[in-house]
Amino acid sequence: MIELVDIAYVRSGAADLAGAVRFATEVVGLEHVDGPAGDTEPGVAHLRADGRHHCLAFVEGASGVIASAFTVADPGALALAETELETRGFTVRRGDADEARSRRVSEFVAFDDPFGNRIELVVGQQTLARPVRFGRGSGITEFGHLCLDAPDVAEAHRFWSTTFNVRASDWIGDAACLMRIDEVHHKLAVFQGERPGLCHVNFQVAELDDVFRNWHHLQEHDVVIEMGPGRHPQSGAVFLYFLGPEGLTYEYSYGVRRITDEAAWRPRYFDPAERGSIDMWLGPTQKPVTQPQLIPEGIHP
Ligand SMILES: O=C/C=C/C(C(=O)O)=C(/O)C(=O)O
Ligand SMILES: [Fe+2]
Repeated sequence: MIELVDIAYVRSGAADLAGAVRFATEVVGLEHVDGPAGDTEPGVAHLRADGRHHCLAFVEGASGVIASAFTVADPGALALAETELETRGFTVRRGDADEARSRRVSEFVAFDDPFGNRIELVVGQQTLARPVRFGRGSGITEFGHLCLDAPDVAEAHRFWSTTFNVRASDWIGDAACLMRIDEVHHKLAVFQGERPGLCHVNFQVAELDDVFRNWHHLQEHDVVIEMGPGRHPQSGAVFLYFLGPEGLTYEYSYGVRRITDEAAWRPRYFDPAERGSIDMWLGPTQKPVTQPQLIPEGIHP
């Protein structure tokens, strides 16, 4: 069993790097770490939401998710994870020094999950001591979760829960499984989708008011609101999904549940056909929850 400590980052291709960065900073509110004074790396932009050096990296090239990353405790744990994955039949690749530098980690390994989602396990993710210089006052407090797509959610849960210390917190029929690696209700979710891909990235905000202020801000800037504001019955969080450039869906949310009594929690099963199973406020949910940012053909060697 491989112990994940936290989510680390999402790395994504951007055909229009400057446009993706502009949206992430001016609309979403993230910090562009490699500003004029930063140690810039041509063709790569790092976006920050919390203590992590970055939680989103855009790499100039074809649009679409490149990898989703999780931290493990230390180099020993990474070596064990590498062996464990190989024993289970996965092809695991060690990142080289330049790749690790670009990710601001000391070491990492990469493999594809059974559906083709590229996953990276990292150690030594760089922390920045200085406060985040948010691009806008959107109230972001942290990178909250990442959500993948897979054609078979039950099978995806089986993979994640038997390979890693990942537990199901709640199910939405066979449409989604929300999973935790610590007290937070979910830091990883898998939604049913025809192809592997990234469903969305989530940023927690400090106050309920931030969700609504951001909603107005997004509307004023003609951003496509995919769903919300609404309230998920699973985590109890008030949410707002919106579409950024390069097909990347972002989510702001406030008030995610923490599961503090691990032994007492039993996953619940919601029926996706029940009105209110996605949004307790019964807002329109015609827009599919999943508009995955697909993995471009041939991106993985
Ligand atoms: O469709 C249900 C989504 C649930 C949640 C939640 O309970 O917070 C999400 O964040 C999500 O996966 O988007
Ligand atoms: Fe979410």
